[in-house]
Amino acid sequence: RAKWASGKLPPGPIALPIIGHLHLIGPLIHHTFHALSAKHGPLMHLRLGSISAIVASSPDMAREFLKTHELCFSMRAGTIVTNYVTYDNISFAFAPYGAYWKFIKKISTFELLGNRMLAQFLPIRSQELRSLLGLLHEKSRDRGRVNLSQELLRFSNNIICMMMLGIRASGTEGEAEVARRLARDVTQIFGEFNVSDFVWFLRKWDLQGFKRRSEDIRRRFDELLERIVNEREAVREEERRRDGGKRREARDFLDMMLDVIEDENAEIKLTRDHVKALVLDFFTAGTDTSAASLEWALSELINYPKVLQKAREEIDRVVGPDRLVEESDGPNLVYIHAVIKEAFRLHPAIPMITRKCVQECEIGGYKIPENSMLFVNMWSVGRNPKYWADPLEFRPERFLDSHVDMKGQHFELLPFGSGRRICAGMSLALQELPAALAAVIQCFDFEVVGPDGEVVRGKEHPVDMSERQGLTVPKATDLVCVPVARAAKVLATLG
Ligand code: HEM
Repeated sequence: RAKWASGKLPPGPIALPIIGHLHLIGPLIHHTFHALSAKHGPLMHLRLGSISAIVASSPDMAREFLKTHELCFSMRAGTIVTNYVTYDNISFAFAPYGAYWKFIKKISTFELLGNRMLAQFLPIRSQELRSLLGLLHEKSRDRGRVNLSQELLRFSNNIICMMMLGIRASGTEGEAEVARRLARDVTQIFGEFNVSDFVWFLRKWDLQGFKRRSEDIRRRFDELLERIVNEREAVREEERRRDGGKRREARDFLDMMLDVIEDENAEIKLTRDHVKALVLDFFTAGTDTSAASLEWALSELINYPKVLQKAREEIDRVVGPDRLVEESDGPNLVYIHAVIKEAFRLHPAIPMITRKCVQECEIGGYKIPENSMLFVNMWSVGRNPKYWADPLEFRPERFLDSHVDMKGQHFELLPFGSGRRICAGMSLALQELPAALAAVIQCFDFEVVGPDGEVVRGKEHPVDMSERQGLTVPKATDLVCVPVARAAKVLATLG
């Protein structure tokens, strides 16, 4: 429970006895906080049951918490569900800031998600992109419909699955398919509000069924990973026997982690549970976020045909009519990068950066109590007219002459967070997303299919932009379209 600070807490609405402000929390928590901070200011205190919550909703406040007082907020705020699902907080994202987290950060920065591995996995990303475009091409031949939300999820999950475990979705019930469903279940449950986290005397009750759901997720995940790890160990053993005891070169994350488990001199002793927790982390952190970001960016482009046109003109100018856009074109696709930034401004896949205060401090003249939860509401910052002209307009031009990047130093745009706990997959995402978005719009136009199953015509913004709740926030309704092929020569190169 929060230790109440002696000084003045930041302002906030009047609290009710026991529940505090819990009654104000709606399903889309970042919307609730956005509305409340419009009344109470960019630094706000709420009492969620017995827990203190601090909500920061301005670039200045984001800087104060994530940079100036970074070490006080170097931990993530775990919950009953995250503790359980992440094998008692031994995943990367939920591990306390300390020796274990630093060890994993080092491996992931320099090995798993480092430049060498990203280059090594480039053929996989290209292959997955081509396979997505191939499917859209196939459908376009007889005006078939495609659930783009599902296909983008499959695309990003296949990339992560190949990088982590060397598997990809082949059939409907394949292991990667099971992993994909699990990834979404995890990000959804991690972002839901469990009253038992906040009202201490409800801790032992499972009023909303969170315990049951998290047990089900952990069991399904554990079964899947046990199977995969056992198979891999058998293959490694077999290869070692064949090669006279020589260790095979690591081909993916799982190989690297199994090497660390076997290494007697490793800095940190890892167990199988560590490996499972880390795989879970990368699955969940890397699948939904990338897919949702592509889904939002594409939806905005469909809703803003002039922007789409301009993006295509750039692709046609830079890449020409004969070949598919590639990741190496990235630096020359300035407008596409502005489109990605604009999409992140309005739709940060993780709308709030959540941390926990590990040491009481003073910010903006107010006491921030130890153990309070911190929510930096980047969704709110992105829609605030104080920082952005006409914030609800999708206008990538605003980034063309701007120095703002997404790497955690410009506090008005933090889609990947900031500081030591910044997203571990940022480089991967920044390489993969612009190329994938550009390739999809280079090759296809899209006719939107509405909820009633009819092609939507004559509507100014045909794609519904409402959000689904969760730690990552995808569209509430899937983006379903009829793809219409446009770059015949490029499509012919796909085979
Ligand atoms: C568009 C794609 C992505 C977005 C928008 C995104 C966003 C974020 C954000 C906002 C955070 C929290 C940062 C903070 O607290 O300051 C985070 C953390 C993290 N992300 Fe990503 N992410 C993306 C893709 C990925 C990918 C592809 C991976 C891995 C393959 C990944 C792995 C992680 C991990 C492990 C953490 C936790 C880091 C830590 O606690 O130290 N993310 N991400």
